[in-house]
Amino acid sequence: MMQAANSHSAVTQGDLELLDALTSMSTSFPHQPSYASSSASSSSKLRPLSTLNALRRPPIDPMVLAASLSSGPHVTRHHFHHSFGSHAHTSNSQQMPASQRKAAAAAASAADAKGSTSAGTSSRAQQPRSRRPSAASGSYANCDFDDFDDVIPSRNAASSSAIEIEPVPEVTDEERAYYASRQAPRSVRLQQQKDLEQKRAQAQAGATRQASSPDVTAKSQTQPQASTIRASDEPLQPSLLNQPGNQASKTVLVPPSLPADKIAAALDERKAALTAVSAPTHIPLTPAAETLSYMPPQVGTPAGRASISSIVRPPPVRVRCYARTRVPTPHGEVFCHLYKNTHDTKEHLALVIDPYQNDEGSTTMGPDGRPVKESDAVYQEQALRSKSLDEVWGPSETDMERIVRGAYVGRLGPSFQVASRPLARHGQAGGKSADDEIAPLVRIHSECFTGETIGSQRCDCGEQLDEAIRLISEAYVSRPSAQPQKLGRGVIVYLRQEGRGIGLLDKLMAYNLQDMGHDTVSANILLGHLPDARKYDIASAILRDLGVDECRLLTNNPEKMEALEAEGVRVVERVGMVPRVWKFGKRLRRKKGKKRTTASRPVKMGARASLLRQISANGLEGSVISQAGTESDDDPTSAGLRHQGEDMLQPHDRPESDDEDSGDDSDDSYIDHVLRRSGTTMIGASITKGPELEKYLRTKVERMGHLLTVPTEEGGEEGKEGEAETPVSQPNTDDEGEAAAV
Ligand SMILES: Nc1nc2c(ncn2[C@@H]2O[C@H](COP(=O)(O)OP(=O)(O)OP(=O)(O)O)[C@@H](O)[C@H]2O)c(=O)[nH]1
Repeated sequence: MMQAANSHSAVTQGDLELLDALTSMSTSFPHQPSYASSSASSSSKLRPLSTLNALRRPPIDPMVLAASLSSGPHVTRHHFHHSFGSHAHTSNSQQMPASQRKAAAAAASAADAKGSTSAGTSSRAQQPRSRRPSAASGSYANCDFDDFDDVIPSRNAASSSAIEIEPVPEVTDEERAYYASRQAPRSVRLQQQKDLEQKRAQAQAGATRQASSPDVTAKSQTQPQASTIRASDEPLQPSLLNQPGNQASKTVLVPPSLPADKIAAALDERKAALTAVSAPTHIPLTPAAETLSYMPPQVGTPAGRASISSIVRPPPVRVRCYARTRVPTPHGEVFCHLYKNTHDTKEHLALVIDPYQNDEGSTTMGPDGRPVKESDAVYQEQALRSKSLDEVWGPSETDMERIVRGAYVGRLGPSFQVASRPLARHGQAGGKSADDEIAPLVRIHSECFTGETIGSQRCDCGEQLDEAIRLISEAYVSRPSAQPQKLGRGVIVYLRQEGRGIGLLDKLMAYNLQDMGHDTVSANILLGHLPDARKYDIASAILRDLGVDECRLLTNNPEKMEALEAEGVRVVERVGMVPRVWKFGKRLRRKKGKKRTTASRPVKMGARASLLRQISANGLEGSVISQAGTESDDDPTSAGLRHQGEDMLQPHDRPESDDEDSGDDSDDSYIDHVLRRSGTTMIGASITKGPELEKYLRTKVERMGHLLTVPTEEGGEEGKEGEAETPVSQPNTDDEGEAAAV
């Protein structure tokens, strides 16, 4: 404390403010009045005040501050941007102030001299001990280095003479952890700032002088365009320009009065800075700089609208679709759109299922040399196309560049490559949809590495993604007033917010807590998170970019509906997302006996070969579970089996006769794998089930307010979901053919 007191001067106003902020966390922070007050007024109806306060983050992490203060007197409140590291990480001695360099050099030579005279003493005494090795490394670790030595001369003297120090294992400077600061001492920063301001003032004065001289006036008249070029010292607004990959396009306006040579210098400076931008972030097809500043206003969050998903409200999010491509899936064709945005650096996706974009007429040319499709009224009104993708990104962008990033019409082929034009309705604010148009079916899906890749049964995410693509792709019976039959049409917004927004690392830790007895909600809380930390503002912006102002939302989660509504996307109907195991559980149990006789009996070679033949004989149509229509499709097991088998077997793997495959046990285990029902969460697969999944699903209903009915022991789950929820309609209408859903 003494040292700390000595290294700091008197208590400043900043100290008092800091103390105030740290001790008044339950109320709003003084420098966040607008966020705090607006969010409190708009969201208090939706969340209790305690939740709002919990969501509010302190501007300075008290833990970081405490760690910095406890680390020693040389770390002041101005210098908490320090971190531990090895010498290898900092070697720029230019960063060290001269006084420190001198002190470090003196310390080193003193240590050398001492080492040469005290041979035979302890190994530690022989070792040139740099008390703070970072000083020698050239980092800013010891900003108060000189003061520090002044403060503790007696301790230095004592350690060098009388006190016997226990020998400790030798640790080299390279191995030793030390403080490395990425921040210059305050005095240096203030000086730099002062220098910069002086430079600016001088430049301005020079510019005014030159501007008044007649020859410069003439020069500037011959170069009017120079005034709209760019400079480097103006602060950038948060925009797509700040996203990785876009840095190369950063542009800032130059004051019109700046002479041409200064502009050239600014451009050179900018160019040099850009070459330093790391290569992996560069995207060759990045939009031209001039057009990046553009972003259609309706893509962003409606100004002034309160969002329940963001308590401390950042500037409205803006999104841009960077690429679109066709992906064939077991459920049909999907257009995968990649989006970037102004709020995070993640690449969020939109999977668009849209029959109007990919049908028979997609490659027919009209007399005007444009695809017939383009003049189709239904296409113009209903095609789910990205406005930001279809825009021309700059005067120099070629049609081929546009086509490669996905801005094409119809189905791309070797001889059919037509760049798209923005839809007429894209130019209108809130385009009018046809009267009988049914709002597209939309699913907001959050990334789940474990569920989607390794078939985790801790959750139903893999199955949900599959089910969502299936439901959206299916033809469905529409409202009575509308056309009787429609093709599946909708969007899955795939958000990269793993583990309900807490990230994969914390989700994995949450799983460990769950193994110790917690459920998914309490595990999140123990790790310092909300039960659900997700946001839906980016999803809404993506939907709006695709022209989806209203939708039927596939979810059981009331928060998702509220969030979309708050962000300006109207939810006209909720469509339940029922876990397959709850939806088809009864039927599954009925079939269980049959299944057991097949699965538990050792598979005989002959049976196996016939099974494989059966698998190989089925065509693609039959393999797609959602489109299955035969009697055996009532049983999700056989549907899944057939599909999986087809996926995994290569023609050359298929046995010609029963005799050929005798004696190969590994093949039997493969068939056992094919026959297994649960855990098959890959796209186009079957039901996910298991005790941990059951616990997870029940937690969502019982503790997170998801709108589902938990099935009873008697198996009364079927039909109940529809009764419990209004309005709910499954686009594939369960009554007509539940079996087709698995
Ligand atoms: N934190 C945490 N996240 C989980 C856990 N299990 C799954 N998740 C994540 O939860 C997300 C899915 O959220 P859910 O609450 O299951 O479903 P939902 O999307 O909110 O609701 P629906 O729209 O009705 O499906 C995915 O991002 C998963 O990675 C868990 O135990 N802890």
